[in-house]
Amino acid sequence: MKILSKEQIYEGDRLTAERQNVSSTDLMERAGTAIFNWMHMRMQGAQVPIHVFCGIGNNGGDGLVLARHLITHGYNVITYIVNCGNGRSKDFLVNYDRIKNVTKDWPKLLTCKEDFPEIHVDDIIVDAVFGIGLNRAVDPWIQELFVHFKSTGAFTLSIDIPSGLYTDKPIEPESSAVMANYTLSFQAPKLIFFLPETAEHSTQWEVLDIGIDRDYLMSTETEVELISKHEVLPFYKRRDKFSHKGDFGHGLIIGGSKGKMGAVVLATKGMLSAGAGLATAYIPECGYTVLQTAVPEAMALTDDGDDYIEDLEFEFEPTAIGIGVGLGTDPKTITAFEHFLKLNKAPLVIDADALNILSLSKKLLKLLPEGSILTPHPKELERLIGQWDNDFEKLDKTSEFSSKHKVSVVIKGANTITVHGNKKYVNTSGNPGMATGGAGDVLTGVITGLICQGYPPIEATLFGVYLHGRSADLALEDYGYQSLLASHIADGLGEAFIDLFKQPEQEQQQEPEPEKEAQQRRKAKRARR
Ligand SMILES: NC(=O)C1=CN([C@@H]2O[C@H](COP(=O)(O)OP(=O)(O)OC[C@H]3O[C@@H](n4cnc5c(N)ncnc54)[C@H](O)[C@@H]3O)[C@@H](O)[C@H]2O)[C@@H](O)CC1
Ligand SMILES: [K+]
Repeated sequence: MKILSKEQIYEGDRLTAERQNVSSTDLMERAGTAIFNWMHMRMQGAQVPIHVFCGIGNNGGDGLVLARHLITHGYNVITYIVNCGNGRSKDFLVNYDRIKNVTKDWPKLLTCKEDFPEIHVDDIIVDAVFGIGLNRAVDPWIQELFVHFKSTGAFTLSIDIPSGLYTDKPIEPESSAVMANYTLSFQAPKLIFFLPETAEHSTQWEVLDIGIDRDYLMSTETEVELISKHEVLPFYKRRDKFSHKGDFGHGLIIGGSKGKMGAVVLATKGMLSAGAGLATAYIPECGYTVLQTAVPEAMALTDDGDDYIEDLEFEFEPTAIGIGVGLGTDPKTITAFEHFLKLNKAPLVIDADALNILSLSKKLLKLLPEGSILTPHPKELERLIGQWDNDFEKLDKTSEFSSKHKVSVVIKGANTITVHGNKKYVNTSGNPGMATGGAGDVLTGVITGLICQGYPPIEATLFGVYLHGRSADLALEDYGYQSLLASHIADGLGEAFIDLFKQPEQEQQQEPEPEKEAQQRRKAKRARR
């Protein structure tokens, strides 16, 4: 799913009005009605007080449309205008008139703190103060209003985005934006729903279709894309009946040092589970028995070094190489790594200590083959690209790094983001159970295993990141967040592949709720027994 920029959203609105021969007021009517339908379906006329706070732009206009429909359907509605300036938008004014036609309780004007209404914890707040048009710091009294929302403990539903958040830059201070319980966003989710600094403002979200022109949505190239089953399914390569292991590549995992051999075991398992035809692990001597015992399907090549890799020489041409897991940063390993990079021709997936070595010796970046995949967690990323002040700067710097060195960078974390030049791909699978040692090693193996089978590196990465997270989501059913281990992710990869062809994608994108999903699956499983 595409994540449009603010400018693209405005352009989509404009083109839709033009091509469908509707006015912007009609579009606002659609938007407000979509929100109303969503609420009406869930509330079924319940008389809970609903406080609708409207700004004076089009987001406020959406709020007025919603309030009008709620009123005409007999809901208990109190409407407020957060009077934050003079520039009332045309469609706001149209709907300001329309609401006055359906009720004698005209919207209450709020201009300062003293006007704040009392809100009970069981009431509902609808936040239609600012949408994507926020273009300057929020007035202190309105910031206080947002704090007031939160202090009431009432359920807060934000329209389009939580008010006070910019779509393309950070906010300061944090309290200047609404903390929504739920956000109903028009047509496409916003990038801020996925970034660590802003995601908590909209923990749950959903996209409502307001009929933006299909051609425009299809043909518009966006900088950011959301990756879910729908996006990765077309990557899937079917297996021919007469295929043999030679068709699926020979992957090599290079890594390991004394006490860190498990990392290689996990990566090798991940690579095999992703479908590599043959797997070899290149490890220091001390890892030989560990590897051969833990992964009987894999071959082992040992380095001359006992406890860590010192030479890094082998005599076959792997289809793809995953390097760095458990590698260590001994000076001899660093020299061997440099030597290896000078000779290597295979596509690379670079992780963990191989990334740390690159950070220590940045000149080595020049030796990376074009299209290499780097899979840093945030600390490793910081060593590579330097510090950042906020999530937007982090993405910009990573894009710059990616373009400069012609590599793709997988920023691991909740909503892993793969940066490929100017493009950013936000993954939707995965859960906090993955915050466990070794999960990243498995990912390195999975991506390497997919490249082995002929997936272009960027597709292998997006697909691998998705499958890895999905495997962890499915494993929650048996292990929950706390007991999920990296090896469960490798073991469950098959289920993630099978799951690609199960149940159609949900119509509306929603923040995945793996714990809830796992509960439902557990229930279904019990019922089957
Ligand atoms: N453009 C369209 O046709 C549609 C727009 N929609 C809604 O319109 C929203 C965007 O509307 P707008 O562009 O009017 O902008 P908003 O309503 O998001 O922005 C607030 C308005 O207040 C002003 N403003 C910005 N920052 C401010 C601040 N800190 N303090 C006080 N005033 C400030 C802006 O100049 C703008 O006029 C979307 O988020 C969505 O909710 C929907 O109705 C769907 C159709
Ligand atoms: K809003």
